[in-house]
Amino acid sequence: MAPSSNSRSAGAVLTVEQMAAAEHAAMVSGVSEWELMQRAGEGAARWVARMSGGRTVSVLCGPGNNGGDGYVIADFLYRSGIPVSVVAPKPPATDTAKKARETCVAPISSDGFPAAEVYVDCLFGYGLSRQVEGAFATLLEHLRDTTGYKIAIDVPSSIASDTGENLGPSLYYDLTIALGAWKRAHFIMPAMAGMGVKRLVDIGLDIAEDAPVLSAAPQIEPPAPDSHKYRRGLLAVVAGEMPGAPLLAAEAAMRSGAGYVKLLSEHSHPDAPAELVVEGGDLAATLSDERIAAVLVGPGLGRDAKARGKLSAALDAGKPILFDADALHLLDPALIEGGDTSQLAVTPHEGELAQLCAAFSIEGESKIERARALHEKTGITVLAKGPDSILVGSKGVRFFNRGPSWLSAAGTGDVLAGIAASRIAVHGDPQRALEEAVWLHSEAAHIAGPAFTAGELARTVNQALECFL
Ligand SMILES: NC(=O)C1=CN([C@@H]2O[C@H](COP(=O)(O)OP(=O)(O)OC[C@H]3O[C@@H](n4cnc5c(N)ncnc54)[C@H](OP(=O)(O)O)[C@@H]3O)[C@@H](O)[C@H]2O)[C@@H](O)CC1
Ligand SMILES: Nc1ncnc2c1ncn2[C@@H]1O[C@H](COP(=O)(O)OP(=O)(O)O)[C@@H](O)[C@H]1O
Ligand SMILES: [K+]
Repeated sequence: MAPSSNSRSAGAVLTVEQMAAAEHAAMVSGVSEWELMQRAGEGAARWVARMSGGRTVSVLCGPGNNGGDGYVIADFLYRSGIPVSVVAPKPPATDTAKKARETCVAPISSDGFPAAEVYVDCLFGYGLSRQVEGAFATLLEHLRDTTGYKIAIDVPSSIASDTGENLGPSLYYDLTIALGAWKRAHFIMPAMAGMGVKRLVDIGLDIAEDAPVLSAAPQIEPPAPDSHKYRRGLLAVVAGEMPGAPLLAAEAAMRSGAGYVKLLSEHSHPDAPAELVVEGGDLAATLSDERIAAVLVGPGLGRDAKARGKLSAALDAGKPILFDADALHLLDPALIEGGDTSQLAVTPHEGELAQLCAAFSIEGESKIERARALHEKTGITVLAKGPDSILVGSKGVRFFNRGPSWLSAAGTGDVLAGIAASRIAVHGDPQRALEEAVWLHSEAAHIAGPAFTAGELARTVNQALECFL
């Protein structure tokens, strides 16, 4: 019953089509659908047993294989001596689910909503194809209104797996147990916000290595014993019209690993910390310093002709560049033409992504499609940030767990940009840097506690670094 040892499903985030293909491949290789359902159901049942701790359990079963999993779970719990019953408004429609129901020894009813302390939702999984109505909707409304502990099996039953769209009563779960691989909905807003703690049950699927994956915590190297400030990375932050944003970014960058951070500005910055070198003069000449390992341009830049000139100067320097904020409103195909875009990265929020897509004539139905198309068309590494950040670069697509919602404060994007640019200055790999930045930003927010300011967040990043050393 144990999954095969060559399972490569850990971390993959799949569409329904990819999931069905992986299951089909397993069956072609000789593992029956029944066997897969046993692995999925038993794996999930072990979690349910652990979480229920002897409390009464009710399993809601739908007509497809998600319902089939439900019968396997109920059977396992019943045989383990846990008080469990099943509600199934409709009989199973697939052969495998029928077999699961036939072998289930737990009591089954077709109507009502039994009082229980723990509820396991197996009405629909990734096969949900339309609005949930009738008896199924009524069950989900009851579930929404109970105070019991709620567990979703594979995906919550009113959530469309690929889009995260809500196709029925919207409710919050305490635990969501994904089967075989993560689905996109697990990491897309608003769906991911209602799933509670998420766990993955391995059922031994062999999944293509280039599939999108859930980002794993980075391992950050301390400076080498023979490091000096330049070898650790010199980051140039290009300032513009508004002084606050680049200062915030620089504050974060100084605490993210770069050995030296300079603010390139024609203004004086009396509020700048003593450790931050502020340098005026001709930007193109300053950026020609070969010791500069990376450039950050965009926070507080402005969007006028002068700002565009600075963007141009940064690009002409031929160094790795992170573009954020105002720079994302200025970037266009003409600016990057002929350059090495593999060293360029962007960190747009939804609005900035829309702006970039317009500038580069890109269409896409969802955030992931738009981010992927932007990367494919330009070669630029893209972090489409937000509560559900998605990173697309030459190493593929990365999804992330949600960071603290306290990050929804003005200036936190400048902090993220500072962290990411600092990491680029350290090792020169934009995708790795952006992935590290999302983790550091999120961890810094945990450390900063509630209602922090962007400045406080920036000054917490070095403590966050400690978690990844
Ligand atoms: N395949 C495998 O190897 C494994 C799969 N596994 C499990 O199977 C799940 C996927 O199973 P699935 O494809 O059978 O789909 P599922 O989510 O149960 O629902 C489809 C059923 O519901 C129906 N239906 C849809 N929408 C509806 C609506 N709004 N209102 C009413 N009915 C609606 C639809 O009927 P139809 O559209 O034909 O009318 C069909 O009968 C997956 O999430 C995982 O839990 C694991 O056991 C591991 C092995
Ligand atoms: N609700 C939220 N939950 C988690 N992270 C969030 C949330 N809202 C915003 N963030 C994060 O906070 C940052 C906000 O950046 P941005 O929108 O550029 O703000 P600003 O322009 O004010 O700096 C991004 O890194 C984003 O991922
Ligand atoms: K479900």
